[in-house]
Amino acid sequence: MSEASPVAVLGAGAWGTALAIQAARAGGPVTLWARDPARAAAIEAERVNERHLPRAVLPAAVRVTADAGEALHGAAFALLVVPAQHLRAVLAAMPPLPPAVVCAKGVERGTLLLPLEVLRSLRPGAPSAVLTGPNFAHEVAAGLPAAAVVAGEEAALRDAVAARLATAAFRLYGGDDPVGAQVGGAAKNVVAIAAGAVIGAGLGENARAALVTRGLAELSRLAVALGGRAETAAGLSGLGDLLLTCTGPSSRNTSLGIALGRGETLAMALAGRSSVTEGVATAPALLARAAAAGVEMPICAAVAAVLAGRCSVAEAMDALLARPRRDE
Ligand SMILES: NC(=O)c1ccc[n+]([C@@H]2O[C@H](COP(=O)([O-])OP(=O)(O)OC[C@H]3O[C@@H](n4cnc5c(N)ncnc54)[C@H](O)[C@@H]3O)[C@@H](O)[C@H]2O)c1
Ligand SMILES: O=P(O)(O)OC[C@H](O)CO
Repeated sequence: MSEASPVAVLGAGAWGTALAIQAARAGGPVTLWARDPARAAAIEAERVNERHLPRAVLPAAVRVTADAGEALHGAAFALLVVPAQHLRAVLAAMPPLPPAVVCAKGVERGTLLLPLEVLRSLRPGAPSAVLTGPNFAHEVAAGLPAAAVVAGEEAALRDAVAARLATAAFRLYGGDDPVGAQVGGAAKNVVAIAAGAVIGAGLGENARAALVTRGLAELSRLAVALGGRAETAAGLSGLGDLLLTCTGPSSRNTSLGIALGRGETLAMALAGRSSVTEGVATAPALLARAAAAGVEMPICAAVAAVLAGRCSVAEAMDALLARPRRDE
């Protein structure tokens, strides 16, 4: 795989569009697959994804298509940038894939699988990796400095992906713990809802710092229970993404939490959103996966309870504070 190899990006949301721009900036042709033919044609003609990433212009090296076969033709690898709850359906309708890199952050409802596990359940034995970390799409698209991790068992694949996508401003680290990296990416979306909720409810920044720190402890425990490593949780995919996602309303998960904290119902908070807020579907799925692994995740449980309308943010916080005292 050379640095100028063609790359296919499947999914033309904000992150898929930003990654297509980044892959073109790094050099070489890119095809961006959008599932809606009309939208694909509009992005291709206007060179802007008005719906999901309105301020970023697509370089000439990016071709947009709704034809998956055309998008994948000759690609050295594919970036799968479809939301976690839609990954299975999109993959099921895809022709054979080249090596694939999953970029979604979540846990699938029902099966309780992480995104790479979904891919492997449909395409057993396919070379695969994950790309994750603290990355807001609009900043990566703008070429602002950022770092992420490409994690997978196959060193050759993760090195090739990192070499093909990296630029001076986009620093890619390799990692051999895709489980730990995915647990971080999925759980940070849930913890971000908690972080936003306490801010929205006026419970203060001390409360947010406590939740984010103890949220890191929760995701670290789950990563280890699922076969990952605790130090992965302290890296870009865990602590790094918590720092980015939990600190302000630029995050969709945090902004949803803020709305819930202000007293909105989930339906009110989601109304009018055209972008995905992964923590909503992931919270109960993550909790069920943790329970099956014998791991307690009280903060994620509190988020799931608030999302389900079983308690208010203040009540959830009171319940967390009333838990038996323990050592850190
Ligand atoms: N936006 C970011 O800054 C960012 C950064 C890193 C990772 N991610 C992750 O990338 C993934 C994609 O998020 P995004 O921000 O690009 O999405 P988005 O909110 O910008 O767009 C929604 C996407 O979902 C797709 N979609 C909606 N309904 C669908 C369906 N029924 N079947 C198939 N696809 C459907 C849309 O086509 C679109 O691509 C998520 O897992 C997210 O957590 C996002
Ligand atoms: O806007 P969010 O909360 O979906 O977060 C986007 C990215 O995952 C941040 O790394």
